[in-house]
Amino acid sequence: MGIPTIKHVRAFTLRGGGADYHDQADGHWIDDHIATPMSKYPEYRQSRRTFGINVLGTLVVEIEASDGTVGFAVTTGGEPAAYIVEKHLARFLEGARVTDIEKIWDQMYQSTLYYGRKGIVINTISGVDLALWDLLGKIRQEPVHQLLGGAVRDELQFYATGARPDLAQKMGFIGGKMPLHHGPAEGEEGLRKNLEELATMRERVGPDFWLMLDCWMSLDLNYATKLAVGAHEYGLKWIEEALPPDDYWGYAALRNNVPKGMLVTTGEHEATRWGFRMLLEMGCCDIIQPDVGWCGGITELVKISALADAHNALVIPHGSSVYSYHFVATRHNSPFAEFLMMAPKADEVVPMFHPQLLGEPVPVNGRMRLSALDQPGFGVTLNPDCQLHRPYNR
Ligand SMILES: C[C@H](O)[C@H](O)CC(=O)C(=O)O
Ligand SMILES: [Mg+2]
Repeated sequence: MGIPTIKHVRAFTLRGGGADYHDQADGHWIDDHIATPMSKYPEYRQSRRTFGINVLGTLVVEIEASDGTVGFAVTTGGEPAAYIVEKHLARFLEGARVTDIEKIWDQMYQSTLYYGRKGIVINTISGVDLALWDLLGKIRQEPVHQLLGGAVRDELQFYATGARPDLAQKMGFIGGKMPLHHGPAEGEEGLRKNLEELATMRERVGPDFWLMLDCWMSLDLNYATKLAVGAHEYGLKWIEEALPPDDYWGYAALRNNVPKGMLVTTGEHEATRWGFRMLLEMGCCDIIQPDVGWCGGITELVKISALADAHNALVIPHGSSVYSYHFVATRHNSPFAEFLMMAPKADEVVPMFHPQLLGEPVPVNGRMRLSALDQPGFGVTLNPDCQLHRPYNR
């Protein structure tokens, strides 16, 4: 029997959490006065949704093969991404063999260079790429981690991101990453409050539990340096995404400025091997954090990861649920993974892309057995209760 070909590509949008994990209702820790590049405007300081952090929503890409098998993936991108899939990228898939993943990636990337390279276009390419891997896994009846060359460990270990590292510790995670709440516009008082929050959390979790701060691109070099120096006495393990993603020079300087032993991490808003090459060659960070749904998908992440390995940098993907789990299982330089606490009070473990996927595994005692990832493809299905909308039906 020949290799199946791709018959049809469809793009849908979906609201309410899931792959656009900032698309949450009122009262969620993820939208509670978190420092951002927009915090200098007081009217956009309290809620990230006020400046439009959830404006895109989720993109669902579905790819149907000639043998009737359907692969799919979700990422952030919503309606503009659906337009790009249906009006532009679908032409490179329909009629191609399901194994043509490398060629399709190249055609998607090269053909969008004149308006793409990063941001929503790469999110979209990532979504298509992940759906292709899901399809291939389903056709071959193998989980994606096996298609990638096989797992290097039987169990994944997780740190938790959320407002309550103290609760994450009780749930068995190896560390807790908190959002930074006050940016430079809130002055010395804000800096003091940031350090007090860290000190309180250190008090609660004891000396050995990892504590990290996620600054979501909100700081400048001077503030980030002061924060890192002040946080050292509370054993801050890493300072994350302190500066805007384009400030490679600032990151290189920050890495020199932080106290010895403290790590600098970034990359969740970086994309492709070329973006990560800048971070790695300029010595910007110790850990890169590509988001599998935003950096170019699995096809590109394999290349990014090899580059990082040669620079002695760890690859700890940002969020991205099953797409990250299947990848992390296969890499020596990804010794642990992130789990984003999506419960509104960060007080229980719920699937990261809840409610959009069914069969989405979660860590138990901060760990996940490889056997939780043994279903074909990425091992998840779309929740039929979620309302799909196809804005650019062909
Ligand atoms: C908590 C952060 O502001 C953001 O919402 C998530 C993130 O950057 C991360 O998980 O890393
Ligand atoms: Mg982050």
